[in-house]
Amino acid sequence: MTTYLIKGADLLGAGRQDLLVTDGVIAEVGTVTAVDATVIDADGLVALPGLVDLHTHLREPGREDAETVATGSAAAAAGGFTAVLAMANTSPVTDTAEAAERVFDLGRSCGLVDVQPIGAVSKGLAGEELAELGLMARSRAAVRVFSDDGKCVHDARLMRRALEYVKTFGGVVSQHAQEPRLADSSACCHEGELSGRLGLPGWPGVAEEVIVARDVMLARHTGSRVHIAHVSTAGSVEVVRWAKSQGIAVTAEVTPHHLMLDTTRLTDYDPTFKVNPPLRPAEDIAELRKALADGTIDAVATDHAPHARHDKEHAFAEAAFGMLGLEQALQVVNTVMVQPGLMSWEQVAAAMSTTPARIAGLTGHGRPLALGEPANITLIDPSATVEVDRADSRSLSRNNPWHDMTLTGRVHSTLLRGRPTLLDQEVQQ
Ligand SMILES: NC(=O)N[C@@H](CC(=O)O)C(=O)O
Ligand SMILES: [Zn+2]
Ligand SMILES: [Zn+2]
Repeated sequence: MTTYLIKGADLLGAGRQDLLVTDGVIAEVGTVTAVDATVIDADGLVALPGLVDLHTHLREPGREDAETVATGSAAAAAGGFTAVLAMANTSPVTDTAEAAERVFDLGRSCGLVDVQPIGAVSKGLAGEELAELGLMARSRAAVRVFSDDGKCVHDARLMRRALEYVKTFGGVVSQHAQEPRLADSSACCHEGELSGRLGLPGWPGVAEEVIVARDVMLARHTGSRVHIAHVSTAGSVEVVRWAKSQGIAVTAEVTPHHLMLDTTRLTDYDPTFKVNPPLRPAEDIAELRKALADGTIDAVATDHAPHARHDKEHAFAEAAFGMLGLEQALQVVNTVMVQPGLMSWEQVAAAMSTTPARIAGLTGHGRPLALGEPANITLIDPSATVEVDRADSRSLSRNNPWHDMTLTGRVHSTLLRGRPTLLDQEVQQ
């Protein structure tokens, strides 16, 4: 295995340091000279522990026209990720041990990022019967995160049972919080003054908030862990803040798009901006940023949701929900949080690596960049400005909401257990 010498990276608290990487681990930190190693010049780059995404849609099996494990893994490596949690809403659904092992193995054979399957809460995401949670947990894939994402576990009784079950092996339920009775099936955006003006049916923020409120109470009752996927409203933040103050075991994630893009993007009826939960008003965005900065929101997760052209390029009301996220996530966080001084790089390391790894129980990720630790490393040039072009994406899909926008920061290299998966912006297949 090649030995790499990362020269002069900004190592957060420790200032400028060299990192010697050999046999998959960090073998030396400090001033390293005269070794037989391939040098990665990291002058001006910030070194972060490899990023971990709690919420990725890889679409394989079933929708390989939108994304495959291979293309999604390449997008992940390009975005600085060393591990992604793959959502269960594939076809077939990841609701058995065999299905989970298949996704796990596909990820390992690609080798660009550790793909950790998320198991469905209910069989077929139908919301009726619990899936084989225990078998998935005991499988080779060692599933710890369960979600019906795309759908809400709206039956309170099923949610209670799921929380009780995952508690027995230290798992967590990641909830797509959306009360179906408050979110009409024809709704396609945030319900508010703008949706009225645009003539688009919307659903209100409270559809999310009532489920967040219910689920933190179920977490308290069961003594189990609940994770709130893609939190998007100020009201949800309020509930999570209160629940944490009560010692309830709740964690929450926010997406890059909900941190940056507001409802005004919808004025051209561009279906690229159709997503679930919907883009929200600027006041919600301000609260989400504050909550991420003060730790009420624990993690940034992409909800990378690739869609093929024939599903996405329709009139707004008919287009599929979802947008890409893996390649721009760190740039967006840099642009809207770090550069304006709302967040330090230490906090970014926590929100995009350490904490998501802990939530998902991934012990080999989210480790400090220190002697003897696995060499999962992301190098970012924090001051480069980049004009995003959706044609450059490593994803198979082109529903990139940052197309034509200028973002600050460029992921330079990613190392997975000492092997570069991205080197000077080139994915290393
Ligand atoms: N976020 C989305 O708009 N879509 C996701 C499902 C989901 O995350 O709820 C998808 O699978 O396409
Ligand atoms: Zn969702
Ligand atoms: Zn999702």
